Formats: sequence, structure tokens, C-alpha cells
Amino acid sequence: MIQITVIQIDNYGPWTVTPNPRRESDLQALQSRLYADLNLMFGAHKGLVFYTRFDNLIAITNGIDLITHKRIQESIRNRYPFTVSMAIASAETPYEAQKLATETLQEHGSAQDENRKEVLDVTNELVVDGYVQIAHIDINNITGTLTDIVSAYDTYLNVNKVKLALMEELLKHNALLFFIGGDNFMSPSNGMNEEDFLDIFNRINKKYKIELKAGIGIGRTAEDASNLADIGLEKIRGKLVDKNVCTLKQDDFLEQNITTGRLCGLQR
Ligand SMILES: Nc1nc2c(ncn2[C@@H]2O[C@H](COP(=O)(O)OP(=O)(O)OP(=O)(O)O)[C@@H](O)[C@H]2O)c(=O)[nH]1
Repeated sequence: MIQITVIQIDNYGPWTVTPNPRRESDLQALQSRLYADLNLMFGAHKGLVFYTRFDNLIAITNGIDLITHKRIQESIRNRYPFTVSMAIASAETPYEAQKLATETLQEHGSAQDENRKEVLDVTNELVVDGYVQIAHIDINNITGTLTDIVSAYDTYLNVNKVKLALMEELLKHNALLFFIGGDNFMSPSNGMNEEDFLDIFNRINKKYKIELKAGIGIGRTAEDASNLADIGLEKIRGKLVDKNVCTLKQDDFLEQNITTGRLCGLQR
């Protein structure tokens, strides 16, 4: 089971234009700061936040309890000109968990309801014995094929095409995908195996002539999983594995049949 928290700024739309539209550069700075702050606060408890649309954010929060969520909400209220609402849900897959959490938030009222303020709710149980699987996906040699060759905007466009293709392919497995900078993506992907990823990479390669690779981490928390995913990616870059995926599991999960993929961590 993966635990996901959907975070939404309360009544943000009206605030951005009251009494007059606020300066866009200030709004961009404020949104980026909120994202940074949420990552620092959830990250201190081994969670991980993705910015999605900045006014709505999605966090992986396995191991993070209700009191901690409440303290984070209070800290935002004390330091920002708005409050945030949060709903927590767990499910076998990331897509299902975020869907349940979103529905809970929606039941409390609209994102633009001035009476809905600092909601904190749990859809089902908080995860005690679950796990997080994260794939860190990277475009092969973007520096040599795009960054150093075509314009900055053309590289950006290509990265976004790949992003959309990955989002659509991964959704078929109820997995999510978030851009994390450069040519990197992270996919909360509980339930998927290495073959699933290789199939997707092959299809995208045929269409866009872009090669992808992924370190896949399985751990107790988002931090554990993403750290292992990073190490897996480094093993591929270092040619320590013979394919473009490498799965590493935290010790607790070694005996569990979570993925059918061969573990590249055991090949040394
Ligand atoms: N957020 C994040 N960004 C990264 C990470 N590694 C690289 N990047 C970003 O990705 C850009 C490209 O770096 P690489 O992916 O190493 O470059 P590359 O040319 O594709 O090389 P290979 O990945 O070895 O094929 C960097 O400029 C960073 O912006 C990472 O672990 N996390």
C-alpha cells in the first residue's frame, strides 16, 4: 500500500486577483516557495512532494502521521497569506490513492469555496506496513543529443513530449509521473515490474527516437525508495547492469515478491 496526500491551496484563484491581479513574478515566487517549504517539511519525515500544478501538490507520505500533517498545515498558515487543505489516502496503486484523496477533498467543498479552510481528512487507514516503489527515469545522453545541439526551447519541447508519452503509458498501470528537473522524471509505480518499464521505453523509443533508462527503488518510505532508485540509475550509467532498468529493494523487502524483475542489487 502507498499513502498519498493531496495538498490544495484554499481559495487561491480569487486571492490571486483580489483586490487586483497580483504581480505574476510574485505569484511564481510564492508558489515555488510553497513547493520548497512543503518538500523540506515532508522531507524531514521521509516524504516527497511533487509540484504538479503548484496550487495542487501530490505528496508520498508513507510513515507520516496525522499530527505531522497538522503541524505542517499550521506552519503554512503562520507564514503564508493563505491556508492549505490536505487529504490522505492509501491504495495498492498510486493513481488509486491520489484519486481517493482527491475525492475526499472535493467532498469538503470547492477549491474556490471561501468557507473551506484548512481541511485535514483521511479517506481510509494510514499505511502501517506498506511500501513505496519509485522509478527514477532519465533520458539517455540528453546533453549530447539535445542540450548541446538544439535551442533551449526545442530541448524543453522534446522533454515535454516524452513526459506526456510516459504519463499516458504509465497511467495504464495506475502509476503516476512527475518531472523533477533536467531530463529526469519520477514515477510512483507500486505494482509495476521491470518488463513493464522496458515495454514502455521500447514503445517511446520507436515513436520519439529517444532512449530511456530507470532506476527503480522499493522501500518503506518515499525517501528510501527514491534514494534506491537514484543508486539504480547510477548502476546503469556505470554500465554495472546489462539493461536499461535496475531495481533495488530495501532490506526488509528482499524476501517479498513485490516485483518479478531480477534485482540488479544482487548481481554484484
Ligand atoms: N532532479 C534531478 N535532476 C537531475 C538528476 N541527475 C541529473 N539531473 C538533471 O538532468 C540534467 C542532465 O543530466 P544527465 O541526465 O546526467 O545528462 P545526460 O546527458 O542525459 O547523461 P546520462 O544521464 O548519463 O545519459 C542535469 O543538468 C540536471 O538538470 C537527479 O538525480 N535529480
